[in-house]
Amino acid sequence: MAELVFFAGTMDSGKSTLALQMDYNHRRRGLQGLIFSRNDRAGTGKLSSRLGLQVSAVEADDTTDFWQEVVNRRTRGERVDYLVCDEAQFYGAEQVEQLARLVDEMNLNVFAFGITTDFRTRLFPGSARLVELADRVEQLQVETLCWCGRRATHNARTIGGRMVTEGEQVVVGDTVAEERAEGAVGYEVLCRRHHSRRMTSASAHAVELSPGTLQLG
Ligand SMILES: Nc1ncnc2c1ncn2[C@@H]1O[C@H](COP(=O)(O)OP(=O)(O)O)[C@@H](O)[C@H]1O
Ligand SMILES: Cc1cn([C@H]2C[C@H](O)[C@@H](COP(=O)(O)O)O2)c(=O)[nH]c1=O
Repeated sequence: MAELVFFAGTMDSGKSTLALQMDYNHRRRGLQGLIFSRNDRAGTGKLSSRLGLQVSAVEADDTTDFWQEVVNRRTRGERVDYLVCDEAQFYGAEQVEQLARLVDEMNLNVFAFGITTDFRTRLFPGSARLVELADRVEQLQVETLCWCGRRATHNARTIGGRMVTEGEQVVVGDTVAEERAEGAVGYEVLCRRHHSRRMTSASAHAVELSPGTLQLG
């Protein structure tokens, strides 16, 4: 029985790595899938993992109709046995409905990967619809950690290491500070407590360094 599965996790929790592994394992068994992504950090038409693997993907945008994509390919004689859909938080609600229809009417497995909430802790439209429609929502098993050692559950947007709470919902960026230009938007995963206190590793470090400051932990 085909399924729509939503693999959800914070940024940097291994979603793209798992997406590549799922594709690999299915291909090894002679199946042929289609890989979609949207706004991958590595560029248009890419699915990339921080572990260094990268493959070509079909770039989804607002005009993509997943149902039609599969119909067109099958009409041309292409085999499509499953879909891998990365950065699914950026998909529209209707597009997620198309994915569910592919599962139910064409018996395709659809594996979707994404972060559930944005830098303001609000659900992304694609993730909200996936939570509503998926047969299963799987939390990534690799736990990401807040600087305090607790499990990271939230994604903070940072500029110069400081958490920001204003801005567009979608700004492509990375959690790896070393590769970021000064002043560029970055991200850091935090536990809820430190997200609500707007306390990133940089601001915690600054508090630690200033003598006489009350520790907030
Ligand atoms: N140098 C490294 N050595 C070992 N594991 C790494 C390294 N760099 C990244 N990773 C692993 O890759 C994960 C991020 O994978 P990725 O698929 O890019 O995440 P996501 O798509 O969820 O943002 C990290 O949580 C970590 O487990
Ligand atoms: C929290 C948050 C993230 N994004 C962007 C930043 C990255 O480009 C992707 C997430 O990619 P990953 O593979 O899960 O690391 O989403 C955003 O646009 N808005 C946000 O609020």
